[in-house]
Amino acid sequence: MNDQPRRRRPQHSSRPGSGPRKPYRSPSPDPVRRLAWDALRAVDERDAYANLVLPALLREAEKKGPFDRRDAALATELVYGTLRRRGTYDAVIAACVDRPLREVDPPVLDVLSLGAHQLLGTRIPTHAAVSATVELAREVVGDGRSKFVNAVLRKIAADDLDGWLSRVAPPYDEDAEDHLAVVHSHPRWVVSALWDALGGGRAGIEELLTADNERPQVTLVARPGRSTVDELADAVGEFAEPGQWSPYALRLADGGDPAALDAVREGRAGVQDEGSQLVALALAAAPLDGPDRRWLDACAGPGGKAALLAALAAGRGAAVVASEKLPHRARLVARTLAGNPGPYQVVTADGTRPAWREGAFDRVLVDVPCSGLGALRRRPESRWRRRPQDVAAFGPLQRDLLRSALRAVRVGGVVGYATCSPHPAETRVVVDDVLRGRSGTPAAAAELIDARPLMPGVPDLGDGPDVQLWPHRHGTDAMYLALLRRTA
Ligand SMILES: C[S@@+](CC[C@H](N)C(=O)[O-])C[C@H]1O[C@@H](n2cnc3c(N)ncnc32)[C@H](O)[C@@H]1O
Repeated sequence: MNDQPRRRRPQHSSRPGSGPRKPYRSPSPDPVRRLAWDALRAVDERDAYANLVLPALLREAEKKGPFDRRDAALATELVYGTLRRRGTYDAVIAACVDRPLREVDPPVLDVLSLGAHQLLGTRIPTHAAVSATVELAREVVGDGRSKFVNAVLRKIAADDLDGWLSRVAPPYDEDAEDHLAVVHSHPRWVVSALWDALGGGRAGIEELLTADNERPQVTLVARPGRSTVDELADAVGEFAEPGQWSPYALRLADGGDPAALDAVREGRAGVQDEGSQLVALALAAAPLDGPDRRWLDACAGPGGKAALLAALAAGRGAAVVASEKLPHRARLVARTLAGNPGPYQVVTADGTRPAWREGAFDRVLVDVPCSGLGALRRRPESRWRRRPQDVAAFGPLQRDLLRSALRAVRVGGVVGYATCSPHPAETRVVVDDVLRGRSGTPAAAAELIDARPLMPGVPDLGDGPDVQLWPHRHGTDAMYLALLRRTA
Protein backbone atom coordinates (compact mmCIF):
# COMPACT_ATOMS: atom_id res chain seq x y z
CA MET A 1 0.00 0.00 0.00
CA ASN A 2 1.18 3.47 -0.70
CA ASP A 3 0.66 7.00 0.32
CA GLN A 4 -0.74 9.48 -2.08
CA PRO A 5 1.65 10.55 -4.80
CA ARG A 6 3.59 13.72 -4.11
CA ARG A 7 4.07 14.69 -7.71
CA ARG A 8 1.62 17.43 -8.53
CA ARG A 9 0.36 18.11 -11.99
CA PRO A 10 1.94 21.37 -13.24
CA GLN A 11 -0.18 24.43 -12.62
CA HIS A 12 -1.19 26.38 -15.75
CA SER A 13 -1.85 29.95 -14.87
CA SER A 14 -4.00 32.04 -17.22
CA ARG A 15 -4.64 34.98 -14.93
CA PRO A 16 -5.61 38.01 -17.02
CA GLY A 17 -2.99 40.74 -17.00
CA SER A 18 -0.23 38.42 -15.78
CA GLY A 19 1.85 38.90 -18.90
CA PRO A 20 1.65 37.56 -22.44
CA ARG A 21 -0.60 34.53 -22.78
CA LYS A 22 1.21 31.25 -23.27
CA PRO A 23 -0.34 28.72 -25.66
CA TYR A 24 -2.20 25.97 -23.75
CA ARG A 25 -0.27 22.79 -23.30
CA SER A 26 -1.84 19.71 -21.83
CA PRO A 27 -0.28 18.78 -18.49
CA SER A 28 2.89 16.76 -18.83
CA PRO A 29 2.27 13.14 -17.93
CA ASP A 30 3.45 11.84 -14.60
CA PRO A 31 6.83 10.15 -15.15
CA VAL A 32 6.19 7.61 -12.37
CA ARG A 33 3.07 6.20 -14.01
CA ARG A 34 4.63 6.38 -17.47
CA LEU A 35 7.60 4.40 -16.23
CA ALA A 36 5.31 1.85 -14.55
CA TRP A 37 3.31 1.45 -17.77
CA ASP A 38 6.53 1.03 -19.82
CA ALA A 39 7.60 -1.74 -17.44
CA LEU A 40 4.22 -3.50 -17.72
CA ARG A 41 4.41 -3.31 -21.52
CA ALA A 42 7.91 -4.81 -21.52
CA VAL A 43 6.70 -7.67 -19.32
CA ASP A 44 3.67 -8.30 -21.55
CA GLU A 45 5.16 -7.69 -24.95
CA ARG A 46 8.72 -8.91 -24.64
CA ASP A 47 8.28 -11.44 -21.84
CA ALA A 48 10.71 -9.29 -19.82
CA TYR A 49 11.23 -10.00 -16.13
CA ALA A 50 10.01 -7.15 -13.93
CA ASN A 51 12.98 -7.50 -11.59
CA LEU A 52 15.35 -6.87 -14.50
CA VAL A 53 13.44 -4.34 -16.60
CA LEU A 54 12.37 -2.12 -13.72
CA PRO A 55 15.83 -1.30 -12.29
CA ALA A 56 17.00 -0.41 -15.82
CA LEU A 57 14.05 1.96 -16.33
CA LEU A 58 14.58 3.48 -12.87
CA ARG A 59 18.26 4.13 -13.58
CA GLU A 60 17.35 5.85 -16.86
CA ALA A 61 14.68 7.97 -15.14
CA GLU A 62 17.08 9.01 -12.38
CA LYS A 63 19.65 10.05 -14.98
CA LYS A 64 17.08 12.17 -16.81
CA GLY A 65 15.67 13.52 -13.49
CA PRO A 66 14.00 14.86 -11.54
CA PHE A 67 13.15 11.41 -10.20
CA ASP A 68 13.96 10.64 -6.58
CA ARG A 69 13.83 7.63 -4.25
CA ARG A 70 10.18 8.16 -3.39
CA ASP A 71 9.29 8.25 -7.09
CA ALA A 72 11.22 5.02 -7.52
CA ALA A 73 9.42 3.43 -4.55
CA LEU A 74 6.01 4.39 -5.96
CA ALA A 75 6.90 3.14 -9.46
CA THR A 76 8.10 -0.16 -7.98
CA GLU A 77 4.92 -0.58 -5.96
CA LEU A 78 2.77 0.20 -9.00
CA VAL A 79 4.57 -2.33 -11.22
CA TYR A 80 4.88 -5.16 -8.69
CA GLY A 81 1.42 -4.62 -7.22
CA THR A 82 -0.26 -4.48 -10.64
CA LEU A 83 1.49 -7.65 -11.80
CA ARG A 84 0.77 -9.60 -8.62
CA ARG A 85 -2.89 -8.63 -8.43
CA ARG A 86 -3.51 -8.93 -12.17
CA GLY A 87 -5.92 -11.88 -11.77
CA THR A 88 -8.14 -9.94 -9.38
CA TYR A 89 -7.98 -6.76 -11.45
CA ASP A 90 -8.80 -8.62 -14.66
CA ALA A 91 -11.95 -9.99 -13.01
CA VAL A 92 -12.94 -6.48 -11.89
CA ILE A 93 -12.16 -4.86 -15.27
CA ALA A 94 -14.08 -7.64 -17.06
CA ALA A 95 -17.13 -6.70 -15.01
CA CYS A 96 -16.80 -3.07 -16.16
CA VAL A 97 -16.40 -3.52 -19.92
CA ASP A 98 -18.96 -4.76 -22.37
CA ARG A 99 -16.67 -7.11 -24.29
CA PRO A 100 -14.35 -10.01 -23.46
CA LEU A 101 -11.01 -8.82 -22.05
CA ARG A 102 -9.11 -10.50 -24.89
CA GLU A 103 -10.72 -7.96 -27.22
CA VAL A 104 -9.32 -5.02 -25.23
CA ASP A 105 -6.06 -3.85 -26.73
CA PRO A 106 -3.18 -4.96 -24.43
CA PRO A 107 -1.68 -1.45 -24.04
CA VAL A 108 -5.12 -0.19 -22.97
CA LEU A 109 -5.55 -3.14 -20.61
CA ASP A 110 -2.20 -2.32 -18.99
CA VAL A 111 -3.39 1.26 -18.39
CA LEU A 112 -6.60 -0.08 -16.88
CA SER A 113 -4.76 -2.55 -14.62
CA LEU A 114 -2.46 0.21 -13.45
CA GLY A 115 -5.50 2.36 -12.68
CA ALA A 116 -7.29 -0.53 -10.94
CA HIS A 117 -4.28 -1.11 -8.71
CA GLN A 118 -4.15 2.53 -7.68
CA LEU A 119 -7.88 2.52 -6.94
CA LEU A 120 -8.16 -0.84 -5.19
CA GLY A 121 -4.68 -1.66 -3.92
CA THR A 122 -3.19 1.64 -2.71
CA ARG A 123 -4.19 4.64 -0.64
CA ILE A 124 -3.85 7.02 -3.59
CA PRO A 125 -6.99 9.21 -3.53
CA THR A 126 -9.56 8.31 -6.16
CA HIS A 127 -9.47 11.62 -8.04
CA ALA A 128 -5.66 11.52 -8.29
CA ALA A 129 -5.65 7.89 -9.43
CA VAL A 130 -8.28 8.50 -12.10
CA SER A 131 -6.96 11.80 -13.44
CA ALA A 132 -3.32 10.68 -13.55
CA THR A 133 -4.23 7.42 -15.26
CA VAL A 134 -6.48 9.09 -17.82
CA GLU A 135 -3.67 11.54 -18.53
CA LEU A 136 -1.32 8.60 -19.03
CA ALA A 137 -3.88 6.97 -21.35
CA ARG A 138 -4.08 10.15 -23.42
CA GLU A 139 -0.34 10.06 -23.89
CA VAL A 140 0.18 6.37 -24.59
CA VAL A 141 -3.01 5.19 -26.30
CA GLY A 142 -4.54 8.41 -27.58
CA ASP A 143 -7.43 10.75 -26.82
CA GLY A 144 -10.22 8.47 -28.04
CA ARG A 145 -9.25 5.51 -25.93
CA SER A 146 -8.52 7.67 -22.90
CA LYS A 147 -12.27 8.34 -22.76
CA PHE A 148 -12.89 4.59 -22.56
CA VAL A 149 -10.26 4.36 -19.80
CA ASN A 150 -11.94 7.21 -17.94
CA ALA A 151 -15.34 5.51 -18.11
CA VAL A 152 -14.02 2.15 -16.91
CA LEU A 153 -11.98 3.66 -14.07
CA ARG A 154 -15.00 5.58 -12.83
CA LYS A 155 -16.97 2.33 -12.67
CA ILE A 156 -14.13 0.64 -10.77
CA ALA A 157 -13.92 3.58 -8.37
CA ALA A 158 -17.56 3.10 -7.41
CA ASP A 159 -16.61 0.29 -4.98
CA ASP A 160 -13.67 -0.82 -2.86
CA LEU A 161 -11.71 -4.07 -3.19
CA ASP A 162 -13.85 -6.05 -0.74
CA GLY A 163 -17.00 -4.87 -2.47
CA TRP A 164 -15.66 -5.92 -5.84
CA LEU A 165 -14.45 -9.30 -4.58
CA SER A 166 -17.88 -10.10 -3.19
CA ARG A 167 -19.29 -9.49 -6.67
CA VAL A 168 -16.70 -11.02 -9.00
CA ALA A 169 -15.37 -14.02 -7.01
CA PRO A 170 -17.61 -17.12 -6.94
CA PRO A 171 -18.66 -18.07 -3.39
CA TYR A 172 -16.10 -20.29 -1.63
CA ASP A 173 -18.71 -22.99 -0.99
CA GLU A 174 -19.56 -23.23 -4.67
CA ASP A 175 -16.02 -23.37 -6.05
CA ALA A 176 -13.27 -23.04 -3.45
CA GLU A 177 -10.34 -22.96 -5.89
CA ASP A 178 -11.92 -20.42 -8.20
CA HIS A 179 -12.86 -18.26 -5.24
CA LEU A 180 -9.28 -18.32 -3.93
CA ALA A 181 -7.89 -17.74 -7.43
CA VAL A 182 -9.85 -14.50 -7.84
CA VAL A 183 -9.53 -13.25 -4.25
CA HIS A 184 -5.79 -13.96 -4.00
CA SER A 185 -4.91 -13.39 -7.63
CA HIS A 186 -3.29 -16.71 -8.55
CA PRO A 187 -4.13 -18.86 -11.59
CA ARG A 188 -6.55 -21.57 -10.55
CA TRP A 189 -4.12 -24.38 -11.37
CA VAL A 190 -1.48 -22.76 -9.14
CA VAL A 191 -3.97 -22.56 -6.26
CA SER A 192 -4.72 -26.22 -6.82
CA ALA A 193 -1.04 -27.25 -7.05
CA LEU A 194 -0.03 -25.27 -3.94
CA TRP A 195 -2.99 -26.60 -1.98
CA ASP A 196 -2.08 -30.19 -2.92
CA ALA A 197 1.48 -29.55 -1.76
CA LEU A 198 0.46 -27.85 1.48
CA GLY A 199 -2.50 -30.05 2.42
CA GLY A 200 -4.89 -28.98 5.18
CA GLY A 201 -7.92 -26.74 5.09
CA ARG A 202 -8.85 -23.26 3.99
CA ALA A 203 -6.86 -21.28 6.58
CA GLY A 204 -3.44 -22.61 5.56
CA ILE A 205 -3.82 -22.11 1.82
CA GLU A 206 -5.26 -18.61 2.36
CA GLU A 207 -2.22 -17.73 4.49
CA LEU A 208 0.13 -19.04 1.82
CA LEU A 209 -1.61 -17.20 -1.03
CA THR A 210 -1.65 -14.00 1.06
CA ALA A 211 2.08 -14.36 1.73
CA ASP A 212 2.70 -14.80 -2.00
CA ASN A 213 1.21 -11.35 -2.57
CA GLU A 214 3.44 -9.64 -0.03
CA ARG A 215 6.68 -8.04 -1.02
CA PRO A 216 9.45 -10.12 0.54
CA GLN A 217 11.92 -8.32 2.76
CA VAL A 218 15.40 -8.04 1.33
CA THR A 219 17.64 -10.45 3.24
CA LEU A 220 21.42 -10.25 3.28
CA VAL A 221 23.92 -13.01 3.89
CA ALA A 222 27.21 -12.19 5.59
CA ARG A 223 29.46 -14.75 3.91
CA PRO A 224 31.34 -16.39 6.77
CA GLY A 225 35.00 -15.47 7.01
CA ARG A 226 34.40 -12.53 4.67
CA SER A 227 32.01 -10.32 6.62
CA THR A 228 29.88 -10.54 9.73
CA VAL A 229 26.27 -9.79 10.56
CA ASP A 230 27.53 -7.12 12.98
CA GLU A 231 29.51 -5.41 10.23
CA LEU A 232 26.44 -5.41 8.00
CA ALA A 233 24.19 -4.20 10.81
CA ASP A 234 26.53 -1.27 11.50
CA ALA A 235 26.58 -0.33 7.83
CA VAL A 236 22.81 -0.71 7.43
CA GLY A 237 22.04 1.27 10.61
CA GLU A 238 18.39 1.97 11.30
CA PHE A 239 17.25 -0.33 8.49
CA ALA A 240 18.80 -3.48 10.05
CA GLU A 241 16.57 -6.25 11.42
CA PRO A 242 17.93 -9.58 12.65
CA GLY A 243 17.55 -12.66 10.47
CA GLN A 244 15.07 -15.22 11.71
CA TRP A 245 16.84 -18.53 11.15
CA SER A 246 20.27 -18.29 9.61
CA PRO A 247 23.16 -17.07 11.80
CA TYR A 248 24.49 -15.28 8.71
CA ALA A 249 21.27 -13.42 7.83
CA LEU A 250 20.31 -9.78 8.28
CA ARG A 251 17.03 -8.37 7.03
CA LEU A 252 16.62 -4.90 5.58
CA ALA A 253 13.62 -2.81 6.52
CA ASP A 254 11.95 -0.79 3.75
CA GLY A 255 14.30 1.89 2.51
CA GLY A 256 17.54 -0.06 3.05
CA ASP A 257 19.60 -0.30 -0.11
CA PRO A 258 21.86 -3.38 -0.41
CA ALA A 259 23.75 -1.90 -3.37
CA ALA A 260 24.96 0.92 -1.11
CA LEU A 261 26.88 -1.50 1.15
CA ASP A 262 30.63 -1.97 0.65
CA ALA A 263 30.42 -5.62 1.77
CA VAL A 264 27.81 -6.35 -0.94
CA ARG A 265 29.72 -4.46 -3.63
CA GLU A 266 32.86 -6.39 -2.71
CA GLY A 267 31.07 -9.78 -2.71
CA ARG A 268 31.80 -10.38 0.98
CA ALA A 269 28.04 -10.33 1.53
CA GLY A 270 25.10 -10.79 -0.81
CA VAL A 271 21.35 -10.67 -1.12
CA GLN A 272 20.00 -14.14 -0.34
CA ASP A 273 16.69 -15.44 0.95
CA GLU A 274 17.02 -17.23 4.28
CA GLY A 275 15.54 -20.38 2.75
CA SER A 276 18.50 -20.58 0.37
CA GLN A 277 20.90 -19.95 3.23
CA LEU A 278 19.33 -22.76 5.26
CA VAL A 279 19.69 -25.19 2.34
CA ALA A 280 23.41 -24.49 1.92
CA LEU A 281 23.99 -24.56 5.70
CA ALA A 282 22.17 -27.89 6.11
CA LEU A 283 24.21 -29.54 3.35
CA ALA A 284 27.43 -28.21 4.91
CA ALA A 285 26.36 -29.45 8.37
CA ALA A 286 25.33 -32.98 7.31
CA PRO A 287 27.41 -35.51 9.26
CA LEU A 288 30.15 -37.14 7.21
CA ASP A 289 32.66 -39.89 7.94
CA GLY A 290 35.99 -39.72 6.19
CA PRO A 291 37.43 -36.95 4.04
CA ASP A 292 35.59 -33.67 3.58
CA ARG A 293 37.72 -31.82 1.10
CA ARG A 294 35.84 -31.48 -2.17
CA TRP A 295 32.38 -29.98 -2.61
CA LEU A 296 30.36 -29.57 -5.80
CA ASP A 297 27.46 -27.28 -6.68
CA ALA A 298 26.18 -28.89 -9.89
CA CYS A 299 23.56 -26.23 -10.81
CA ALA A 300 25.23 -23.13 -9.50
CA GLY A 301 23.91 -20.18 -11.52
CA PRO A 302 23.72 -17.37 -10.50
CA GLY A 303 25.83 -18.49 -7.55
CA GLY A 304 24.14 -17.51 -4.28
CA LYS A 305 24.31 -20.93 -2.64
CA ALA A 306 27.69 -21.68 -4.21
CA ALA A 307 29.13 -18.50 -2.64
CA LEU A 308 27.85 -19.45 0.82
CA LEU A 309 29.12 -23.02 0.39
CA ALA A 310 32.49 -21.75 -0.85
CA ALA A 311 32.87 -19.43 2.15
CA LEU A 312 32.00 -22.28 4.56
CA ALA A 313 34.32 -24.65 2.69
CA ALA A 314 37.16 -22.13 2.90
CA GLY A 315 36.81 -22.10 6.70
CA ARG A 316 37.29 -25.88 6.72
CA GLY A 317 40.05 -26.16 4.16
CA ALA A 318 37.72 -27.64 1.53
CA ALA A 319 37.52 -26.64 -2.15
CA VAL A 320 34.35 -25.98 -4.17
CA VAL A 321 33.58 -26.63 -7.82
CA ALA A 322 30.66 -24.48 -8.97
CA SER A 323 29.24 -25.81 -12.22
CA GLU A 324 26.57 -24.29 -14.45
CA LYS A 325 25.31 -25.30 -17.87
CA LEU A 326 24.62 -21.88 -19.35
CA PRO A 327 27.73 -19.82 -20.11
CA HIS A 328 26.17 -16.46 -19.24
CA ARG A 329 25.00 -17.82 -15.89
CA ALA A 330 28.42 -19.39 -15.28
CA ARG A 331 29.85 -15.87 -15.69
CA LEU A 332 27.46 -14.68 -12.98
CA VAL A 333 28.69 -17.51 -10.75
CA ALA A 334 32.30 -16.42 -11.36
CA ARG A 335 31.37 -12.86 -10.40
CA THR A 336 29.56 -13.99 -7.24
CA LEU A 337 32.44 -16.18 -6.09
CA ALA A 338 35.24 -13.72 -6.89
CA GLY A 339 37.38 -13.03 -3.84
CA ASN A 340 36.39 -16.23 -2.01
CA PRO A 341 39.25 -16.84 0.41
CA GLY A 342 39.51 -20.59 -0.21
CA PRO A 343 40.10 -22.62 -3.36
CA TYR A 344 37.24 -22.78 -5.87
CA GLN A 345 36.69 -23.36 -9.55
CA VAL A 346 33.81 -22.25 -11.79
CA VAL A 347 33.09 -24.54 -14.73
CA THR A 348 30.54 -24.47 -17.53
CA ALA A 349 29.19 -28.00 -17.75
CA ASP A 350 26.01 -29.96 -18.18
CA GLY A 351 25.37 -31.62 -14.83
CA THR A 352 23.90 -34.67 -16.56
CA ARG A 353 27.14 -35.20 -18.54
CA PRO A 354 29.62 -34.59 -15.79
CA ALA A 355 33.00 -33.06 -16.38
CA TRP A 356 34.31 -34.85 -13.27
CA ARG A 357 35.04 -38.44 -12.41
CA GLU A 358 32.59 -40.60 -10.48
CA GLY A 359 32.84 -40.31 -6.69
CA ALA A 360 35.04 -37.21 -6.89
CA PHE A 361 33.19 -35.17 -4.25
CA ASP A 362 32.36 -35.42 -0.54
CA ARG A 363 29.34 -33.10 -0.67
CA VAL A 364 27.20 -32.22 -3.69
CA LEU A 365 24.40 -29.69 -4.02
CA VAL A 366 21.98 -30.09 -6.91
CA ASP A 367 19.58 -27.14 -6.84
CA VAL A 368 17.64 -28.16 -9.90
CA PRO A 369 15.79 -26.00 -12.43
CA CYS A 370 12.10 -26.07 -11.48
CA SER A 371 8.75 -24.36 -11.94
CA GLY A 372 9.64 -21.74 -9.28
CA LEU A 373 6.22 -22.07 -7.64
CA GLY A 374 7.99 -21.47 -4.34
CA ALA A 375 9.26 -18.02 -5.30
CA LEU A 376 6.08 -16.32 -6.50
CA ARG A 377 6.60 -13.44 -4.02
CA ARG A 378 9.79 -12.52 -5.78
CA ARG A 379 8.78 -12.74 -9.43
CA PRO A 380 5.42 -11.05 -9.69
CA GLU A 381 4.77 -12.02 -13.32
CA SER A 382 5.87 -15.64 -13.13
CA ARG A 383 2.57 -17.06 -11.89
CA TRP A 384 0.87 -15.83 -15.10
CA ARG A 385 3.60 -17.23 -17.36
CA ARG A 386 3.88 -20.72 -15.97
CA ARG A 387 1.66 -23.48 -17.37
CA PRO A 388 0.52 -26.63 -15.55
CA GLN A 389 2.53 -28.75 -17.96
CA ASP A 390 5.77 -26.96 -16.86
CA VAL A 391 5.77 -28.86 -13.58
CA ALA A 392 5.92 -32.24 -15.29
CA ALA A 393 8.25 -30.97 -18.02
CA PHE A 394 11.12 -30.43 -15.55
CA GLY A 395 10.74 -33.98 -14.18
CA PRO A 396 13.11 -35.94 -16.44
CA LEU A 397 15.91 -33.35 -16.10
CA GLN A 398 15.45 -33.19 -12.32
CA ARG A 399 15.77 -37.01 -12.08
CA ASP A 400 18.81 -37.04 -14.37
CA LEU A 401 20.53 -34.31 -12.38
CA LEU A 402 19.88 -36.08 -9.07
CA ARG A 403 21.18 -39.41 -10.46
CA SER A 404 24.32 -37.66 -11.76
CA ALA A 405 24.82 -35.93 -8.41
CA LEU A 406 24.67 -39.32 -6.68
CA ARG A 407 27.33 -40.60 -9.08
CA ALA A 408 29.49 -37.53 -8.46
CA VAL A 409 29.59 -38.06 -4.69
CA ARG A 410 31.81 -40.71 -3.07
CA VAL A 411 30.33 -43.61 -1.11
CA GLY A 412 29.41 -42.17 2.31
CA GLY A 413 29.21 -38.64 0.85
CA VAL A 414 26.09 -36.48 0.91
CA VAL A 415 23.92 -35.03 -1.85
CA GLY A 416 21.48 -32.17 -1.23
CA TYR A 417 18.57 -32.15 -3.70
CA ALA A 418 16.91 -28.72 -3.59
CA THR A 419 14.11 -26.98 -5.46
CA CYS A 420 12.41 -23.64 -5.19
CA SER A 421 9.10 -25.37 -5.67
CA PRO A 422 7.00 -27.18 -3.09
CA HIS A 423 5.20 -29.23 -5.75
CA PRO A 424 5.48 -32.96 -4.90
CA ALA A 425 6.11 -33.78 -8.57
CA GLU A 426 9.33 -31.75 -8.33
CA THR A 427 10.29 -32.73 -4.78
CA ARG A 428 9.42 -36.01 -3.04
CA VAL A 429 8.27 -37.84 -6.14
CA VAL A 430 11.59 -37.13 -7.90
CA VAL A 431 13.63 -38.29 -4.90
CA ASP A 432 11.46 -41.35 -4.43
CA ASP A 433 11.65 -42.31 -8.09
CA VAL A 434 15.44 -42.07 -8.11
CA LEU A 435 15.79 -44.02 -4.86
CA ARG A 436 13.42 -46.76 -6.03
CA GLY A 437 14.64 -46.88 -9.58
CA ARG A 438 11.39 -46.08 -11.34
CA SER A 439 11.16 -45.08 -15.00
CA GLY A 440 13.49 -47.82 -16.24
CA THR A 441 16.62 -46.84 -14.31
CA PRO A 442 18.19 -48.93 -11.54
CA ALA A 443 17.53 -47.89 -7.94
CA ALA A 444 20.16 -45.48 -6.63
CA ALA A 445 22.39 -46.83 -3.87
CA ALA A 446 21.52 -44.08 -1.40
CA GLU A 447 19.50 -43.43 1.75
CA LEU A 448 17.71 -40.36 3.03
CA ILE A 449 19.19 -38.47 5.98
CA ASP A 450 16.92 -36.53 8.34
CA ALA A 451 17.46 -32.92 7.27
CA ARG A 452 15.36 -31.39 10.06
CA PRO A 453 18.01 -31.35 12.82
CA LEU A 454 20.32 -29.61 10.36
CA MET A 455 18.04 -26.55 10.44
CA PRO A 456 18.22 -25.98 14.20
CA GLY A 457 15.53 -23.83 15.72
CA VAL A 458 13.37 -23.82 12.59
CA PRO A 459 9.86 -25.10 13.43
CA ASP A 460 7.24 -26.81 11.23
CA LEU A 461 9.61 -28.49 8.80
CA GLY A 462 7.24 -31.37 8.06
CA ASP A 463 7.32 -35.08 8.90
CA GLY A 464 10.84 -35.55 7.51
CA PRO A 465 13.27 -36.83 6.59
CA ASP A 466 13.16 -34.09 3.93
CA VAL A 467 12.18 -30.50 4.71
CA GLN A 468 9.80 -28.04 3.15
CA LEU A 469 9.97 -24.32 3.97
CA TRP A 470 6.98 -22.02 3.37
CA PRO A 471 6.59 -18.26 2.94
CA HIS A 472 3.66 -18.07 5.39
CA ARG A 473 5.34 -20.22 8.05
CA HIS A 474 8.99 -19.29 7.78
CA GLY A 475 8.99 -16.02 5.84
CA THR A 476 11.24 -17.68 3.25
CA ASP A 477 10.77 -18.90 -0.29
CA ALA A 478 9.15 -22.36 -0.40
CA MET A 479 12.48 -24.19 -0.66
CA TYR A 480 12.58 -27.98 -0.50
CA LEU A 481 15.61 -30.01 0.58
CA ALA A 482 16.25 -33.75 0.67
CA LEU A 483 19.63 -35.01 1.86
CA LEU A 484 20.83 -38.37 0.53
CA ARG A 485 23.87 -40.37 1.53
CA ARG A 486 25.44 -42.61 -1.11
CA THR A 487 25.65 -46.16 0.26
CA ALA A 488 27.48 -48.14 -2.45
C1 LIG B 1 17.52 -23.11 -9.44
S1 LIG B 1 18.83 -22.53 -10.36
C2 LIG B 1 20.18 -22.65 -9.24
C3 LIG B 1 20.26 -21.51 -8.28
C4 LIG B 1 21.60 -21.47 -7.55
N1 LIG B 1 21.85 -22.69 -6.82
C5 LIG B 1 21.73 -20.29 -6.61
O1 LIG B 1 21.52 -20.43 -5.40
O2 LIG B 1 22.07 -19.19 -7.08
C6 LIG B 1 19.16 -23.84 -11.46
C7 LIG B 1 20.34 -23.60 -12.37
O3 LIG B 1 20.60 -24.82 -13.07
C8 LIG B 1 21.03 -24.51 -14.37
N2 LIG B 1 20.88 -25.71 -15.22
C9 LIG B 1 19.83 -26.09 -15.98
N3 LIG B 1 20.08 -27.28 -16.56
C10 LIG B 1 21.31 -27.65 -16.15
C11 LIG B 1 22.13 -28.78 -16.42
N4 LIG B 1 21.72 -29.76 -17.23
N5 LIG B 1 23.35 -28.83 -15.86
C12 LIG B 1 23.77 -27.84 -15.03
N6 LIG B 1 23.04 -26.75 -14.74
C13 LIG B 1 21.82 -26.66 -15.29
C14 LIG B 1 20.16 -23.35 -14.76
O4 LIG B 1 20.73 -22.62 -15.83
C15 LIG B 1 20.11 -22.56 -13.45
O5 LIG B 1 21.13 -21.61 -13.42
